Amino acid sequence: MRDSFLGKRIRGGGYALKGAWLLLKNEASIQVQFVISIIMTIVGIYFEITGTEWILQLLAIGLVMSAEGLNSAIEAMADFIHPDFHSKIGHIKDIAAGGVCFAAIIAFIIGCIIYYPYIFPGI
Ligand SMILES: Nc1ncnc2c1ncn2[C@@H]1O[C@H](COP(=O)(O)OP(=O)(O)OP(=O)(O)O)[C@@H](O)[C@H]1O
Repeated sequence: MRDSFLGKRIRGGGYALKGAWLLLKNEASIQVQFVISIIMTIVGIYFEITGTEWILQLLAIGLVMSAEGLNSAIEAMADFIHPDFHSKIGHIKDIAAGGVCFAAIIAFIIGCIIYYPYIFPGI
């Protein structure tokens, strides 16, 4: 069972859950995004947003959390491979952070589209 296809997939899922827990426990950027996600969930419950809006909000949260997680992994790998200051490492970290920036801008726009009619009804 341990080395079977299913056993390997289950073990892989376990490593992934461990990674998600490590991100939440150790990475400040993920902790900030997690708190924002909880706040936005409370705001969604407060305004009783629709099912479609929940789906869009959850996708936006997932997009940003995933991008932040991958960015943290790239940062950790860059620091491991080359702990000293190097312009290439700086470039790699900058473009990884740029990926998060795209996700965050899109999530912000989705949030504005969802909540504008609730906050400013009739405008
Ligand atoms: N080893 C390095 N060589 C060159 N530039 C670096 C290096 N480490 C970081 N930088 C520059 O500093 C920026 C921020 O780096 P990094 O995200 O690792 O630090 P941080 O903001 O303190 O993040 P964290 O708190 O998550 O560790 C990078 O985008 C890059 O421009």
